[in-house]
Amino acid sequence: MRIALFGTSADPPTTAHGDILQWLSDRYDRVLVWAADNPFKVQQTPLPLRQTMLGLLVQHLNCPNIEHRAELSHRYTLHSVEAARAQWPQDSFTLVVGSDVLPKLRHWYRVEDLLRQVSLLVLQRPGVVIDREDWQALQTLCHHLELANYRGPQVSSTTYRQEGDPQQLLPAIAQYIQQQGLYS
Ligand SMILES: Nc1ncnc2c1ncn2[C@@H]1O[C@H](COP(=O)(O)OP(=O)(O)OP(=O)(O)O)[C@@H](O)[C@H]1O
Ligand SMILES: O=C(O)c1ccc[n+]([C@@H]2O[C@H](COP(=O)([O-])O)[C@@H](O)[C@H]2O)c1
Repeated sequence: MRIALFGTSADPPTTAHGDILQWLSDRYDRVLVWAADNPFKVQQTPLPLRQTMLGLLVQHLNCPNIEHRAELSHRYTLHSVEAARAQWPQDSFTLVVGSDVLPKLRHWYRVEDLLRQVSLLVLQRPGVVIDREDWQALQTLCHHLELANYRGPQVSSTTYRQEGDPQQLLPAIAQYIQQQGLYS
């Protein structure tokens, strides 16, 4: 079984996260998604609220092979991957990241150990040019590295936090944000 792993800050989850999950669900047997703290980011919304929002997104997508797996949440992706491998030891795993993550990826916790255990799939992000040196450095670390034939929409959690455009979110998530008084 081919399993895609997608960790996100989900602060908040946007229509881009939904688009990515749907795209992955057409190409992998299972797509496991979780919300986690990002050790490079400060002042994130409390994790339980982000997990609730991600749950709303996954529920809305209603795809049997997209699973919200909160038990995989960890600030270090190595631990998320090891937890997934322990649960499904027979399966092969692809870690999915957007191209904006590449400059920092080689500074992730025990990145060599991480990239030994997964294939890495990179999604192109509008406005992000992949640096040749970042790519070459990753090639030496990854046993399988692939640039996806996919370009995400021009949507980001940061833009939502700064501009508050509800069009970038699922209505149920916009409503939850309003109820909880988040990002105001
Ligand atoms: N529009 C997009 N296109 C391609 N990849 C994306 C897009 N949005 C998010 N991703 C990728 O999905 C993963 C989770 O993204 P994340 O939750 O940080 O969203 P974000 O919009 O980048 O948030 P922020 O703006 O707060 O950094 C990351 O690997 C990121 O690169
Ligand atoms: O393992 C690390 O060192 C590491 C460093 C930065 C980010 N991550 C993870 O990467 C995922 C995506 O983070 P983000 O903020 O880009 O959505 C999320 O699961 C984070 O926990 C993990």
